Amino acid sequence: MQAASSCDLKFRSTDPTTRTARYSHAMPKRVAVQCGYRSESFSFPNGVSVSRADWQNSCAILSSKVASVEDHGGLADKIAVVNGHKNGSVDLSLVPVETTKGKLTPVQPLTITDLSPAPLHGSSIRVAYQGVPGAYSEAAAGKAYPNCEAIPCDQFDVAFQAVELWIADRAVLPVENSLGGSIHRNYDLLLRHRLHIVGEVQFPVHHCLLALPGVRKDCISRVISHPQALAQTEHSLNNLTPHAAREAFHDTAAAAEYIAANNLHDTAAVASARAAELYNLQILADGIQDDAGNVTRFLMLAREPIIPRTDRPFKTSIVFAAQEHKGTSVLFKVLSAFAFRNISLTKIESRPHHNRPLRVVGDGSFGTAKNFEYMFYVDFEASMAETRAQNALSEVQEYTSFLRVLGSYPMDMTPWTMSPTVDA
Ligand SMILES: O=C(O)C(=O)C[C@]1(C(=O)O)C=C[C@@H](O)C=C1
Repeated sequence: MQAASSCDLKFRSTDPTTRTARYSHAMPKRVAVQCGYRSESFSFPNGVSVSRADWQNSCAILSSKVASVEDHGGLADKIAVVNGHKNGSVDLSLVPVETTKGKLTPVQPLTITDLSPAPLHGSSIRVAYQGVPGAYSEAAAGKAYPNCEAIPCDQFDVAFQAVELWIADRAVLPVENSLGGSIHRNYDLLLRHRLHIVGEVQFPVHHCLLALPGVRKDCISRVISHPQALAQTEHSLNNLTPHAAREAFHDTAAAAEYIAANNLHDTAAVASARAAELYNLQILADGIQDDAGNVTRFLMLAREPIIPRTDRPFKTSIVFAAQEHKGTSVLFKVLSAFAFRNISLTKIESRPHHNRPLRVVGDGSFGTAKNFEYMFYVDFEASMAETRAQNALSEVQEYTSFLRVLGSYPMDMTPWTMSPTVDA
């Protein structure tokens, strides 16, 4: 694995006034303490079932390694070790541990709670997000992991790498918005990287139009923001600033920060009320999202999967490519594998198959037709701990040349809240 010092990640400070590489932590030396519980051993063998034996075995190894932690620091340290931090008081090589009185320390196996993506009260989990402070992604990270240390990253890819390189423990990244649709880049990155989906967060997005103090709406000739935010406020902007040009920016809060940093009197940003506060801008209009139910769905990503359960509603996300010679009905067959088992699909997305973008068809008598090849991403409402989900995936495997379970995770069941709009 690459050391953090040799990578060219660009992290941003949470303090907007000091944009230094505050998050260039040295890579913990003993990444291998991950305990043999490697994602490969826990991913669903032949794509369908969880190897419980492997899991228990791994826990036993890990628990013997963390036994020493119990002596010194308790749960926070234990979790730090699980997360790969080299804690001053912890010597991870002691297996098993002998105390000064010559007695062996009893082994404390990890519990599900220790490994759950839910934050432990008072612990500060490091969560990578794309954007700068004041971005909706930062707020979503806070909703997913209250009290977390949010780590701003300048690109989605950097957030993935931050977790892979142990600079962050989790990443929280947007995948779709109720108005703007899918954030395709993150679908592609899910496939390129090996992180696991361990949860989802649905975040109501409430947009404001921000400008420097004293600037009037009729002075605005340009509105800048994240393309998704511009798409989510299209109609409101037509009314509020009909003649202003719209320009895409990395993220909503960066747009607000840019206006403040450059003292731009002719430019407004679509961003959050928190961004207005952080960058000393005034709110020209509040609640300018075109729909009161404007919600962005974020995925919580981790280096290791969680154990799927059946005691609460779970969702599972998979990605697959159809087998080349299985004919045109593959997608139908795959979808019926779920339908016959009464498993509801919540999302289907297709992306170009980067290794095999085109399939040439026909016998040449009328020329050659070129069909596009796709990777299909499907979310379904079932846990991989359920037999019906395992059977459905066994069947799906028959029609696919590639199948990967991206994660089986608890559904976000928080009560629905509407964001009041300008017209409301
Ligand atoms: O720009 C931000 O504030 C973000 O967090 C990004 C993002 C996105 O990528 O969709 C997140 C939520 C909103 O839908 C608008 C923008």
